[in-house]
Amino acid sequence: MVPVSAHDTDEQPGHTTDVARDPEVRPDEKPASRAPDAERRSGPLMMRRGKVPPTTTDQRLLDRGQPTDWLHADPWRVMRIQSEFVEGFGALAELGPAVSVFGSARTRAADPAYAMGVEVGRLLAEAGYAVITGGGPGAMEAANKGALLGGGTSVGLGIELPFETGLNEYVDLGVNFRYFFARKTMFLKYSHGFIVLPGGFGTLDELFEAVTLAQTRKVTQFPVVLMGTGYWQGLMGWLRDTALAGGMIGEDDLDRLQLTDDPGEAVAAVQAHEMSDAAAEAAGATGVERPE
Ligand SMILES: C/C(=C\CNc1ncnc2c1ncn2[C@@H]1O[C@H](COP(=O)(O)O)[C@@H](O)[C@H]1O)CO
Repeated sequence: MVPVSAHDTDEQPGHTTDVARDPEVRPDEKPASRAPDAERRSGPLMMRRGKVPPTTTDQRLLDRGQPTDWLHADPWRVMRIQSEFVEGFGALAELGPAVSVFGSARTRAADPAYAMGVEVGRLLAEAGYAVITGGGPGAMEAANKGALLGGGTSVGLGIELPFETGLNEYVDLGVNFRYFFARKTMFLKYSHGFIVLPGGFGTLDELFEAVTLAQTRKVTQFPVVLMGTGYWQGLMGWLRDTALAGGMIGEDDLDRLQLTDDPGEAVAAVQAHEMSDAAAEAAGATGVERPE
């Protein structure tokens, strides 16, 4: 008899036409042996006679002639997604206090927002924070450059895009992701605060992801500082006059966003928040976990 439980094995013992039904076994393969005394062990399984597959698991693993459609199937994608989390957690777990700086990939070096990004990166590094960016060009590059100038850890979480740009030259620790959602988890899990420079859809997406998780208390309350009053005032006005006035957000949601042009003030806001967190912890307040 063949045991019913088939955990941790890719053998398919439950079928009488098992050889043909095993997705790993090519239909043209003949059974290894149908001899009455044939027997195969595979992990916890024991197979005899017609249940013996024609090849071993190792042979199938090493066989170069197999079809490759599984490469594009969801179960395989799940493995790749899992590996992104494993690599990301492995690379960042011991980073120490870090702040994410978001901002446009299109900011040019001559733009005042670029200089602001460099200064913010530098001051964060000098204050002991690792600087995490998307690792791309523009504002991301500026913040990474500043982190390097300030003698801090300069991290880039890159993303595979159709128009490949690669990690900017100021990234010292880079992790490249295929999936936006895995990458976003890293920003949120390892950041003690967010500083947001002028940006487009990507920046807005990252900003509102952070704010939503704070609003729904999925993460510890962290500071979100918008840098560039001229750039953000329109959005802030709309949030206040339309979203808040319409009851779609609360006063405290709006208060979560701080606005400044001064890099020193932005970094001080992160530090002040850390200190109030530490004081609350000392007083025994229970925080909300960062995302697992
Ligand atoms: C557009 C160009 C390159 C894009 N390369 C990027 N590399 C890494 N991260 C990126 C890139 N583009 C967007 N991001 C992420 O979104 C935010 C910026 O998006 P925005 O729409 O430009 O505001 C940024 O924080 C990244 O995390 C070639 O110029």
